[in-house]
Parts: sequence; C-alpha cells; structure tokens
Amino acid sequence: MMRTRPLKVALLGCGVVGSEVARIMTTHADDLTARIGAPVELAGVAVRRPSKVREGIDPALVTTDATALVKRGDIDVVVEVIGGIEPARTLITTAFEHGASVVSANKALLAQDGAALHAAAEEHGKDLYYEAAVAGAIPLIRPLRESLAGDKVNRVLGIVNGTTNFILDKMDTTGAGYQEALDEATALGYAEADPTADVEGFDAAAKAAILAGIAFHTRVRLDDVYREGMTEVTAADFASAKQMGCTIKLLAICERAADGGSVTARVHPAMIPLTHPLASVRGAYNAVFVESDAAGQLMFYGPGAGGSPTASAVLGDLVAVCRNRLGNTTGPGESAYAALPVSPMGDVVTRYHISLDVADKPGVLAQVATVFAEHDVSIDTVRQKGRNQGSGDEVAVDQGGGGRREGEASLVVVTHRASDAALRGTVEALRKLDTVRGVASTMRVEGE
Ligand SMILES: NC(=O)c1ccc[n+]([C@@H]2O[C@H](COP(=O)([O-])OP(=O)(O)OC[C@H]3O[C@@H](n4cnc5c(N)ncnc54)[C@H](O)[C@@H]3O)[C@@H](O)[C@H]2O)c1
Ligand SMILES: N[C@@H](CCO)C(=O)O
Ligand code: NA
Repeated sequence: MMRTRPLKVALLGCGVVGSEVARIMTTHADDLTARIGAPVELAGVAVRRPSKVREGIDPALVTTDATALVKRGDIDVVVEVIGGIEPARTLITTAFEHGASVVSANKALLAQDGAALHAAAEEHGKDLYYEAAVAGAIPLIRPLRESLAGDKVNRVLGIVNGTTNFILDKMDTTGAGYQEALDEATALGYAEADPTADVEGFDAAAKAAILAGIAFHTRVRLDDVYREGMTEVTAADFASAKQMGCTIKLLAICERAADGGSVTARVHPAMIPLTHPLASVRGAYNAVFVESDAAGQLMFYGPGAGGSPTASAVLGDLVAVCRNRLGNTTGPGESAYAALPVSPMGDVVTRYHISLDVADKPGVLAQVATVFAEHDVSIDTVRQKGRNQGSGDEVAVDQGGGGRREGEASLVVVTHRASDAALRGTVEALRKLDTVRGVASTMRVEGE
C-alpha cells in the first residue's frame, strides 16, 4: 500500500555528485516512489555558494545553514556529499541525533571515523549507508556486507581510484604528461577537491581501509594502510613494464594472513601482466577482485568516479534506507567482531622489479647478486644493458637511457616472492655499493 506522507531528504553539498543526486531524484521521481512505496521529496539542499544557479533545484530549498537543515526534525534521510572530515562528521552525527538516517559518499571520513559513526547510527537506531564511498557506481559494499556474509573473504585486490587510473592509462597509451592528464581528470569531475588525495594514494587508502574492515569483519583505519602514491611513476617505468609484458596500475590490496590471525592493507603502484584482467581497466573505470573460500574469485567492474555514476550508488542507498524506514527496520550495521590486528608492510610478501644504474665493469653483476643472496631474496631474472649492447648479456633492455652516463650500465632485477622488509633491506644495501650509481626505480610486481 502506498504511503502518502513523502519521505523527506536533505541533501548536503551540491557539487559534482550532489547535483546529479538532485537531478536523478527529480527525473526518476515516479520510479523511486514505486520502488520505495512512498514518494521521496527533496526537502532542503545545503550549499556553500547560494548565488550559483542550480538547474532543476527550487531556489526556495537552498540554504547555507546545513546544521539547521539536519536539525529540522522532519528529515528522514540526510545525503552527505560535502566530503572531508568537518563539518561532514558533525552534520552526520547531528542527523542521527535528530532522527534521520544517513547516506554518504565520504570515504575519507568513513576510513577515519567509521567506527564512531556506526556506533552513533546504532545508538539512535538509524542507518548509515555508503556504497558510493568505494569504487563509485560499482556495487561492492553491499555485496561484501550482505551477499558474501556467509562466506570467508581472504583477499580484495583492485583499482579503486578513477583519477589515478585515468592518469596512468593516459601516460601509458598516449604518452601524455602527468599534469596534463591530471587536469583532464579534474575537469571531468573524477578528482577530489584536493587531487593530492588521489595522486598520493590517500583516497585509495581510505577505500582500502573500508574494504578491509568490511571484508574481514574487523576495524582497519586509514593510518593502518601502507600507502605510496603514483606521482613518482615515470615514462621510463612504463617502458620497463612493457619490456616485461606488464603495465602499471595503482592497486589497493587487502589480505588475510595465511594463518588467519592478522590482515594487511596497502596501496601502491605495481606492475601487472598485460594478460591480467586489471591491465585492461581503462580511464576512470575501477575493478576489484574478491577472493573467498566458497565463491572463489569474483570480479566487480564499472565506473569508479564521476557525478552520474556516483549518484547511482547514492540513489541505490537512498532507496534501501527509505525502504528500511518504511518497514521500521535498519540494515546491517558494522561487523567488527573478528578484531584482527593489522600487520606492518614489512610482513607483506611480494615480488619486486628493481632498476639499477651500475658501473659498466666486470664483477658488478656478481656483487649485486651477492647482496640479494645475503638478504635471502631469490632472483627470478636479471637483464642488463651496457654501452656495448648485446655483448654477452642474456637480454638487452633499453631503460629509456634516462640519466645513464658513460661507463654505466643499466641492470634490471626481478625477484621471486620475498618479504617487503627483506626487499627493502636489499635495496638499502645496494645503494651502499660503490658500483651502484643509483636505484632508478623499485616497483612491486603483482597479479601473477
Ligand atoms: N566526484 C566523484 O567522482 C566522487 C566519487 C565517489 C565519491 N565521491 C565523494 O563524494 C563527496 C563529494 O564529492 P564531489 O566530487 O561532489 O565534490 P565537490 O567538491 O564537487 O562537491 C562538494 C560540494 O560541497 C559544498 N560544500 C562544502 N562545504 C559545505 C558546507 N559546509 N555546506 C554545504 N555545502 C558545502 C561545496 O561547495 C561543493 O559544491 C566527497 O566525499 C567525495 O569523496 C566523489
Ligand atoms: N576521486 C575519486 C572519486 C571516486 O571515489 C576517484 O578518482 O576515484
Ligand atoms: Na560502490
């Protein structure tokens, strides 16, 4: 039976995502009403710049006082798409205190304060949904929270930042420069308000923290996630990756330890084989692999950023929360019963691609190999290119030439799996060798 009183929605923020949420709420109003079982009404829109013309939004709904809007008392659902920590955090907790459920796209806030926000939602018997916070339009939070609730997830690996995937893809396929590609991603609405969050890996790390927490039923905060951005990735790295039949992606990797007693979460650029499905994820698309005991391998793929795709996830949550409200119930809250410790990056086992500039003279290769052996890191392949190309080297690889000087050779070592601590120790020791003039790049190799 159709309820006549509309469910009232307060929209906080009307930027890239918020404006699309408002548009879809208006254009799909009849379908939303039919799916929910009651009309949904946009009851107020909090903005920072009230003078801006907002197509399709009644100016009478616009306010600069977000606090007064969430305190009104008649709001059923607050949609928070402002971003950042404050005032978003206080607005969300105030919303719960005043009887509203919350839909948010704010991964930075959820990664930092998810536990407290979940506790506040539970205390007030309200919902906190945030499908849009991880991998934009791709259904990922609810499949992990609900569809896989009966399985045991062991690993989540993927591309969860659209901006950096867009930039890396452009650099790889068109040879575009970093800044040019970043400007384009920003103009297309993919980047965060401060794109440092994207390119330095903070955004992906926040998403990794959220994913790891939900996947492993534990608490993982942003600070627990090892993070390296993609600003240091160069054209020479791409050339090197190509020589190995790889490309470079910024990956988020969350793993349960083999003994099940701890977890790790990390974000860093990595080489992956061109044959791996993640290698063909282009532009601002995201893709996430989930590996679980019973299901095996699942892959989630789709648009990871942008106003309209992100609004799709927000609207999906809005429908779910409205249905819960009509049924006087709430969806699943935080599940952190496993309380697993997060191990440091040094414990992670992975492979490394190391590119060295070395003195082009006899014995250097043996010296370098000894350092690897001393650190218990086993070498898979070595490739060398000196001034006399093809002079007995097994494979000659052009590392782009870069800053290599007269009398120098380039040595590329790819290791077998070893602990990150052992690999780092190896690189430090290599730097100290007189014959090693520089470590041009070190990059992990994943997905093999
Ligand atoms: N853009 C994307 O592709 C995308 C994808 C997924 C999640 N998100 C998340 O969605 C949220 C919004 O992102 P966006 O891209 O729309 O950002 P945006 O900067 O385009 O929009 C945010 C809006 O909030 C407004 N605002 C700031 N403070 C305010 C306040 N106190 N009261 C009212 N309005 C205020 C700003 O003026 C701006 O218009 C962020 O948490 C972001 O991480 C964005
Ligand atoms: N800035 C984010 C938005 C989606 O969360 C990205 O590029 O992926
Ligand atoms: Na999502």
